[in-house]
Amino acid sequence: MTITGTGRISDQRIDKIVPLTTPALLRHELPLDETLVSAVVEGRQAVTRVLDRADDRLLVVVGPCSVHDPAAALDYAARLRDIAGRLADDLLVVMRVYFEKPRSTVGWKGLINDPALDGSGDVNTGLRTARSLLVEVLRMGLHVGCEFLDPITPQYIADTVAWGAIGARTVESQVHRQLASGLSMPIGMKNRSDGNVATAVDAIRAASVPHVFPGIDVSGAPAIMHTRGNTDGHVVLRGGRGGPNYDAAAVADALRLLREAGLPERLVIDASHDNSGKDHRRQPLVVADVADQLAAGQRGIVGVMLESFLVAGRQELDPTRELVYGQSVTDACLSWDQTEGVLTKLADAVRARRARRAVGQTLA
Ligand SMILES: O=C[C@H](O)[C@H](O)COP(=O)(O)O
Ligand SMILES: C=C(OP(=O)(O)O)C(=O)O
Repeated sequence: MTITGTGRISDQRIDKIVPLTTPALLRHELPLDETLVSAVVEGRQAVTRVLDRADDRLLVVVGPCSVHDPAAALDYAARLRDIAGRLADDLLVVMRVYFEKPRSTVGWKGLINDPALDGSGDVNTGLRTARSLLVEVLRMGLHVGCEFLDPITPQYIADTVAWGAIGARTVESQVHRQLASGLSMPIGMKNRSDGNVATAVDAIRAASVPHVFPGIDVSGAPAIMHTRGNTDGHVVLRGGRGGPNYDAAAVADALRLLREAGLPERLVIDASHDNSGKDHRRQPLVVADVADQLAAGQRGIVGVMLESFLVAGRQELDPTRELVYGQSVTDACLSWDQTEGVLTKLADAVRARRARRAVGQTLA
């Protein structure tokens, strides 16, 4: 549609505008039944209880860096569901089902933006594929975690999500803090990509209060959103350009920043990204250090994030070659076997922390 008289001054750099399906239509096509609604509510409540330390388990957000092949993601989900069940006394597992990739410069922006992986940008198919996969993963009995990058997409998928993230590149953005203030699930705020943690603490404070801002409603119409504020914010330490921030000293620094801001002293450690230098082989080393901190009684660490898929490492998106099934096309991931080992180690550490606390309580 052209507004009369604006032909030479508007849309000078827009190539084409394609209609987008509405959130209401997509949610009508791919609804959550009552069982799934209850599962999402229970998932969010379970995450909140871990964050509040009313539950002494460890939240583990684990899964591929990005979903590019729904079949492989479901294959992964089936394995994760089994081990999540086996370790459920110690770990609250949430599957990373990430569809939106923030890029440092340019690169594939994720399955919602480009489901065909070829730059054709069929967002309608991307949203449908993403929601359909989310519903399947919920049906399998797993909780789901996503990063929210585009301020419009939550209306299409957020009803399925138990844990959300605001990423390192957007944690300073007012738009994303406002968005977080209205999201229905707990939100992890990553430290900034240069390593600054204070910005994530600021983000938690900003998102915890009500905001008013323009958005879209479920019918897709422009709407003024009046949010209530999200009090389930927490920091995610992911390292930064200067190096990692998962060790005991970095954890103590981050907890101090939270304390000084009058916020709950709790955080999640991302074993990937700049905590591993994006080398998947370093994630188990990060986990070993975190496990030692847990076993030593550190209660400020309430969760861990892992990037893991079926096959170790990563591959380039190369249209001339067939992709390796179950291997990341964004950041390098742990293999399935490595993931099992790492999850078992974390469960052991949680048991050690629990035992230590029980002894402390007995002595007291
Ligand atoms: O998690 C994935 C990546 O780290 C993030 O999308 C940034 O990737 P890039 O620096 O390769 O663009
Ligand atoms: C992009 C991600 O992380 P970060 O924002 O920490 O780079 C991610 O977890 O996929």
